[in-house]
Amino acid sequence: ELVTTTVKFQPRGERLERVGGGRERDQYRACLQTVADETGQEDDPRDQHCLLPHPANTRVSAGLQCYKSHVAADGDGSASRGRSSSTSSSEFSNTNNSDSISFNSTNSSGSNGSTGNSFVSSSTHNSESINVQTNNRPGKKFTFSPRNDSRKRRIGTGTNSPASVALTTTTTTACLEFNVNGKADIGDSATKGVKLKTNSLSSNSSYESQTSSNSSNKSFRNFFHRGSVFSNSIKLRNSIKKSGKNNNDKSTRKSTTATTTTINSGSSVTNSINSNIKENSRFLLPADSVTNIVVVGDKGVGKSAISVRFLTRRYIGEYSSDSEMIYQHDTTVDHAPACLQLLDVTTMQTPYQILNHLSWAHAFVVVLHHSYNKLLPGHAAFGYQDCLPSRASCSSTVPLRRHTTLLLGNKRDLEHIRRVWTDEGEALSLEFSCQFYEVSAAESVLGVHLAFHSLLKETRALQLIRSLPYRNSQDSTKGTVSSAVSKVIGNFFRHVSPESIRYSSNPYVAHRRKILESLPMNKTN
Ligand SMILES: Nc1nc2c(ncn2[C@@H]2O[C@H](COP(=O)(O)OP(=O)(O)OP(=O)(O)O)[C@@H](O)[C@H]2O)c(=O)[nH]1
Repeated sequence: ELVTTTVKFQPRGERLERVGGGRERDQYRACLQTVADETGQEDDPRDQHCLLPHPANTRVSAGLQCYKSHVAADGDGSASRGRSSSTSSSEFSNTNNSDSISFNSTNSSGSNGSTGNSFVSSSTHNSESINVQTNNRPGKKFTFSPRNDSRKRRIGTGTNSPASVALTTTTTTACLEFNVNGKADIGDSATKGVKLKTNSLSSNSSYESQTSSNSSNKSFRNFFHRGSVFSNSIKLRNSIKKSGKNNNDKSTRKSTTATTTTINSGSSVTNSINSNIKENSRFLLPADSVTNIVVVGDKGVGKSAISVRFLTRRYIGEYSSDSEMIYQHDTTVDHAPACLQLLDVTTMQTPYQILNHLSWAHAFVVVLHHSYNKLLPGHAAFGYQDCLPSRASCSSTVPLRRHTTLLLGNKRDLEHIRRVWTDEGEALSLEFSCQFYEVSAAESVLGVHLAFHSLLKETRALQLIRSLPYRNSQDSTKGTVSSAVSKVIGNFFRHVSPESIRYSSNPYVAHRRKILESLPMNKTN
């Protein structure tokens, strides 16, 4: 059986060389076929080649020495150079001076027909490293074309529909990992300081089996991220919906969490923020407190586009509708670090999921679409009414409300099909005491950023207030927002009577007493 997983790897634009022959001919045919596919050329079955380094390229590019060891799926293969390989595996590695690029390709089709091939690649270039893993079925192609320029790196597309793909790229200041099932579409990961990761559980066997069972009629579109100006680190988790199972299934969540890593980029900005924080720590939420935000809305209103725009500053047109995404994102709110988790839900939610979200979330972003005939009270239509605070619930006589809400009118750029006007949105937000913004995820990051940060400020203030000791009393005026706020303020600006200072044994008060007594006014007295 031929190895049909295909890789076209072109660091710094080198071309792949066709050399080889003999026993390896048949084994490497598929690789050449794919190259031929991509270049539009016919593969000549009589002229089978494997990939080996081209001496000239090695020097020029400082990066392409290609060792290939490969054994066909039938176990009748041999290693041509470099590393050993077991049956059903194929490996490419490129090393030159401090640069090294390596590919590992594993073909498991011999033993596991449903999974097909898997291809693993890793590349290290100076201080960078790139790892790629793909699992794709025979006959499909996968292209990986990194440019070894840390400022502009493009990772090509994999179009292996019933496949799973995992990419990992690491640089000294940047790190990204990418796992995608099905269509991988990765654009520029661009600037240094990129921190990104998405996981599609490709390492999770239960997930993989689920994928292979239903991926034939599904194409996942995933996305890639650029480092956010606003954040020091981004953690992303992508949990793909399991067919017939609850998305919030604990084990699914657990496995995604386990494969998630955080990438931090240390910077002077971070340090100065940190020192600020120390000084003002009593005004802040505990460092480990997370703000959970759920993004809800009707189908196609742009929930995913908005979420990704906020997290990555990028706009990507197409997303999978049937996957629920949880993103973890570190940002700063009022110069203090804030960790948030953003849940981009699918439109169809079971009551159980809705309840879960209501208990999990601190804030909701309700995305609306201006082209609707009627501006719905957002998630009310989907069972999220409880997170819409009515005016009454914000009065001072009821206990502190639990959620903050942001109404976000999206697709502002589609003015010509607008049917709901800004003042209607504002009226709705007044009715429900929410914030209201009109944005266009497609056109600009600014509006989205402002809206989210405004929500974050409000939410974290509420979280702070809620974290204060809460007095449970029959008196309905106690324990309200206003009493909690005045308590906070009172702590900072407490009036201290001269008597209490005079007779207090507190060292701090004693110090103040000394100062008071030393004042000329007191001396004359
Ligand atoms: N013109 C325009 N199109 C947008 C905007 N935001 C999103 N879209 C498009 O609207 C479509 C739906 O966007 P998604 O982000 O997938 O919407 P969603 O609410 O997550 O969709 P579901 O997951 O299916 O519920 C996509 O084709 C986007 O490109 C915007 O601001 N302007």
